[in-house]
Amino acid sequence: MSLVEIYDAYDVGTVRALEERAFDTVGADALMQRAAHALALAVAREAVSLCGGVYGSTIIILVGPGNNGGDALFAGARLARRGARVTAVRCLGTPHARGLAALRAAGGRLIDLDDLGLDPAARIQQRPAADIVVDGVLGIGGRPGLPEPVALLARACRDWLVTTIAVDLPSGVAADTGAVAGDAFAATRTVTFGVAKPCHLIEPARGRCGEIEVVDIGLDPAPSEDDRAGSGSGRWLRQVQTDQLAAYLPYPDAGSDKYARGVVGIDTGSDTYPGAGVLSTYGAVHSGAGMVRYLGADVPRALIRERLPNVVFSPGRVQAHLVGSGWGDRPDGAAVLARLLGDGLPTVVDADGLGHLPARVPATWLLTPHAGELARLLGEDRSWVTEDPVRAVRAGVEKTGATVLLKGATQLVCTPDQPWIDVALPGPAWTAQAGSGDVLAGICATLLAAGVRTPRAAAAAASLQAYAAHRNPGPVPPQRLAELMPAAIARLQSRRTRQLDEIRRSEWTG
Ligand SMILES: NC(=O)C1=CN([C@@H]2O[C@H](COP(=O)(O)OP(=O)(O)OC[C@H]3O[C@@H](n4cnc5c(N)ncnc54)[C@H](OP(=O)(O)O)[C@@H]3O)[C@@H](O)[C@H]2O)[C@@H](O)CC1
Ligand SMILES: Nc1ncnc2c1ncn2[C@@H]1O[C@H](COP(=O)(O)OP(=O)(O)O)[C@@H](O)[C@H]1O
Ligand SMILES: [K+]
Repeated sequence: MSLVEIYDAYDVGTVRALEERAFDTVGADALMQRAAHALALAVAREAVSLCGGVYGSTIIILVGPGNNGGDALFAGARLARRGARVTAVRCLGTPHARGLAALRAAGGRLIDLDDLGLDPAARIQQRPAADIVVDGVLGIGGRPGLPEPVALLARACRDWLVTTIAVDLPSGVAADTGAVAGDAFAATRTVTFGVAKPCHLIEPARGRCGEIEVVDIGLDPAPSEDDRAGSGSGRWLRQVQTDQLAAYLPYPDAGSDKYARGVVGIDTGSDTYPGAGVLSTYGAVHSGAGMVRYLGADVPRALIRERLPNVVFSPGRVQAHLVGSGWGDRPDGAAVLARLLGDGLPTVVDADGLGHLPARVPATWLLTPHAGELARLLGEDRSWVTEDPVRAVRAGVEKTGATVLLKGATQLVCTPDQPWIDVALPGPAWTAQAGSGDVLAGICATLLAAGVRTPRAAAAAASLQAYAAHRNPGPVPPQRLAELMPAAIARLQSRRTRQLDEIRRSEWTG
């Protein structure tokens, strides 16, 4: 059994299709035993680090009515055989019969949730008396939200920072959307089986998963088109990895000049909101544009002239446009966008520009809304976007024809005719500040001007900003973070050089 790097995630329907195929070849029991084995190993590792060993450790197994509880009970049996004191707690419905029999045969016992003595009226609950809690209440068959008093127990574990290992996913989160309605468990570690699910990549559920381990239990890790189609929603998410980011960025070579590296034309900011013009230009300049032409309003123009002497202010040829950030209420917005449409160049439309879009635009155009802006574009409430961001970003693409980068804690890139959705590297929450989006729009435009394909440019730009922010933690203002981008790019370039050296070496050695 090997660990696989978290990379692709599929919806529950697709996972069920994979499961069916594996049942036919390996059998349902074998799958559950493999899951239980991997889970027991993860709990044992935690017991070794917390208690010095499995023997004598106190483990509570929370069980619901389904196979998620079955996995947890069989894992509990394995741990009990190694000398752990294992108590299963019946949280919902009737526990998996064979799992419970195995646990009892190994010396474990079952109690009811009521026996834990949680008091709904108490402001502070007692600490659940365990070194480790295993959350096997609900898995991929779970509906989001937890009934009380399971929710009370989830809060108690969270408040007391009890080491919690989630089986497949933290109970209470929505597997397919990443939404967390009401209470959910907050795991220290999540052990998931075969492939990751959307909740492992999308906030706020992602933040409830802790460290994520995807263990190979014999499911096909690459679902076919039929597997995906059968699920109805066919969600396929691909998490950008740092190595990919390093490979996606454009690096100049000896043959490069400023034009070959790409000229960005920027019309952002306004006399009312000049900062957006300055920040998007900072983003473009510091992510490696060959040249930046700023073509926006007078006040931002004067500020940029003072701060960035390398920016030019005359119209001329460009390889990509950036418009919209900080426009405010711009009367000629629609005319500007209509003119750019005629140019046929890749174009980033951010913020206020999104209110002036032509009915259809090409997929080389990149829209960069946050949740509120996407909601407005779609005529929906903001909550419609946040409760299912994958559905929303797809709707944005369908409505406009463009590539859409939905910004926020999880940044999703969706483009027409590509079955998966890219998930950018996640950034630290410090990046959630006014101006981050402006800088990001500038980075997107630079990558487009360098000739990077639109969806890849969007995923790389968002990932690059997150990567730079991780390397410079704390409340770094967006303009300063832009200035730290060159060092981040240099690190990624070294990483890319090492990757290429390794590829060459492995080709050389056969
Ligand atoms: N995929 C694989 O290959 C493998 C999967 N495996 C494991 O199986 C797990 C999936 O098992 P599962 O299908 O039995 O579903 P699971 O989540 O345990 O429980 C569903 C039950 O809970 C109930 N219920 C739901 N929501 C509720 C709520 N909010 N409040 C109250 N009740 C609620 C629901 O009731 P119903 O919807 O029927 O009313 C139903 O009775 C998976 O996560 C993994 O751990 C492994 O063994 C190895 C191979
Ligand atoms: N929870 C979060 N964690 C990390 N980064 C975030 C989070 N929320 C927002 N961001 C960052 O903020 C950006 C969104 O900025 P946006 O709201 O468009 O700002 P502005 O329009 O003021 O520039 C995202 O692209 C992302 O970089
Ligand atoms: K669970």
